[in-house]
Amino acid sequence: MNADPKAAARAIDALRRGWPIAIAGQPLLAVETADPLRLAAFDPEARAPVLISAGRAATLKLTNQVEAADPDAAVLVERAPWIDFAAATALADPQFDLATPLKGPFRALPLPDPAVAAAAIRFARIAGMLPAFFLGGTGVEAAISLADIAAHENAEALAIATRARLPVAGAEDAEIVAFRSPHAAGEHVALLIGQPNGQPPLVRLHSECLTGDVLGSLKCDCGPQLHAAIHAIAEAGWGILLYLRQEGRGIGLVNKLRAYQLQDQGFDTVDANTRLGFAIDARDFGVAARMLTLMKQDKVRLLTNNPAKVAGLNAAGVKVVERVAHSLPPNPHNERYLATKRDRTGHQL
Ligand SMILES: Nc1nc2c(ncn2[C@@H]2O[C@H](COP(=O)(O)OP(=O)(O)OP(=O)(O)O)[C@@H](O)[C@H]2O)c(=O)[nH]1
Ligand SMILES: [Zn+2]
Repeated sequence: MNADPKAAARAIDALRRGWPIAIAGQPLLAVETADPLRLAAFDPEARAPVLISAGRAATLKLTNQVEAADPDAAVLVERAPWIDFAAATALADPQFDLATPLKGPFRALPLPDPAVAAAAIRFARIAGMLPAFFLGGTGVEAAISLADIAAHENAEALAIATRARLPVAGAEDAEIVAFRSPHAAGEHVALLIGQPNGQPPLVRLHSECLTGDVLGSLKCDCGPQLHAAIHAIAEAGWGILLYLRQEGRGIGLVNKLRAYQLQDQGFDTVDANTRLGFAIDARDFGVAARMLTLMKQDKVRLLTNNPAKVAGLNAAGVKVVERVAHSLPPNPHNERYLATKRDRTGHQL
């Protein structure tokens, strides 16, 4: 693929700093990091429409003309004279939806290029930002192509960077293997526990959860699942824990914490993601399949309750020969989260 590895890094940096970028030649200013002065410099005539995700647009009851099935589909909102910077922020950020509901009227415009719009929505998620942009303006600081974004998302670019022995609590006979891609910053790791015995390894795909893994959050089951997985693999004698840098089911830490704030307002984990404009689960388990393939494992026993992980590995060529349930006792803070996993995302709990 003809991609420039520097382009994504520069564009993510620019987005975070509130500088305009161009995707395939279309200028975009992220709403989250803009301010009235930056917006005026980008779009002096105050005409730039606002690009938001279809999920967010549906939440705002703004349009139903896009395929709800595509989480990266986008909707372009005409810049009516009353849509100033504050109103655009309210379009982008669901934080105040309940306190100050948006009234409109809104009008959706045809997308100049749906592929670029969808790439912008995906790229906001990659940058860990709200998926909302002003579209069309001047002062672009970083340019990125559709091929650069695809390269950033391409698991095939991952390679083993290094490995070392790493005794851990619960598994002294363990080795850590780190993976890197020239296109993406996140470094995934695998913890190989025990010694290969000719059987498919017992494997756990663990998605990063800073709050659960490090701080001991009781809102989810990640911390206990992580430690129970290490113990289960050690007990089985041979297996691999993959620690995937897919915080918040792929939306990043800050967006996950935004989802938590919406959960404090009463929304469940599924609706919180949708209100923010993200897919319910934005993870790509092709990353895990690539890591297993690099470690020469094409058949696994998978510790999970999530059928999407089984399907994701099978689709990427790693055969799941057995699913091993991985449920831990609930606590009063995560009961609703676990019930939502069971009732709305098909977890087999
Ligand atoms: N967006 C979002 N992510 C969350 C929330 N709670 C936990 N997470 C993330 O969900 C991921 C945890 O998922 P996993 O335990 O790997 O997988 P799972 O889909 O629950 O499936 P299992 O294999 O059955 O545990 C981590 O990346 C967490 O940060 C939430 O409310 N919102
Ligand atoms: Zn968690």
